[in-house]
Amino acid sequence: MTALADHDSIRAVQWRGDVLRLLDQRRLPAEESWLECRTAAHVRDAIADLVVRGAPAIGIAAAWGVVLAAQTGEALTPVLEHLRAARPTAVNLMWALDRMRARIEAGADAEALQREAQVIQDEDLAANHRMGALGAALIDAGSGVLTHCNTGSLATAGYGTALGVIRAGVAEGRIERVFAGETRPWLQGARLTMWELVHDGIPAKLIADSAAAHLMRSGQVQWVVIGADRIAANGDVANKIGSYQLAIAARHHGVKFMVVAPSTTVDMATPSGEAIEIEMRDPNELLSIAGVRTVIDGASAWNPVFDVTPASLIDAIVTERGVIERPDAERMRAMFDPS
Ligand SMILES: CSC[C@H]1O[C@H](OP(=O)(O)O)[C@H](O)[C@@H]1O
Repeated sequence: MTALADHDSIRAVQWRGDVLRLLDQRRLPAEESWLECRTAAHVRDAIADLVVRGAPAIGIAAAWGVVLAAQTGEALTPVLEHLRAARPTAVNLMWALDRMRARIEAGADAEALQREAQVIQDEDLAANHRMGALGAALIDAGSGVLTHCNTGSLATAGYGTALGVIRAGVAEGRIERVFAGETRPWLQGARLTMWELVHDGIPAKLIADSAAAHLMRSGQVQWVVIGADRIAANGDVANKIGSYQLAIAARHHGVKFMVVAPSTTVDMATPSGEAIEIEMRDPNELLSIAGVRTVIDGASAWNPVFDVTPASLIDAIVTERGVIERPDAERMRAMFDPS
């Protein structure tokens, strides 16, 4: 398979000097519509409501939210706290805001903060291309891969993390079969990853989340390749709900398990996955699809939207700094905290 389109043409987060344009991911693939944020509060709401989502993308959007506040002379400390509280699991949000806070405390004005936000965005794009090459190199020619949720241009500054590895692996002729899990309940895989893959001309098959173990047993996939929202100091990984059971099934079937994330997703201050806060979202996201209720009135639901995969079930963590095979606390420290 050869990719036909320009991978970098999808830009979900667009800075326009005094307004942040966000591709409204709640409406894809049916509608490509844009939300214009002119205040930090608009950006905070867009992150909380999943207009923009994906760990790196929400950090980048929050950084631009700080710029909007600085341009209008808002008090920045409450703005930082308001943006930080938008979603709890993806550490990229906190990392980006800490980086902006450091610049504010160093006396940066709106112009300097705008330059910082642009650097954060540009660094993420560069990291994605480097991770694409590093991750693809782990995949033998003729392989099939399964991915989960959306980790592409919609979730990052462009190109993607796990989906970047898939783009690179297809372009290099290493990956012959691509499967994407629908990713209930928000359907990031069905609605977003398939949209990106069709946009790029990369043939892929959507599967029901419940078909994943059967697919692995069929021998059509050699790798599961996913993103991350927070990687703890011992290599445990918080990612979209359903990742953990993919890792269990993959280990059972001898399928390798790769996590792809920029170093801005690594949180060496969090010792293990047990300490990662898992976002709980509105149960109604489970009780209806596309606004159509699918469950009898009076029913309730439990809707954690992330889970934790222990490092012991992960074969490789790929970041722009390099690959950690069979991650553990010592190997994480060697790469991220060598002091
Ligand atoms: C490169 S995106 C990382 C991560 O973010 C997604 O979560 P959400 O769609 O709720 O923001 C998913 O867990 C991806 O793997």
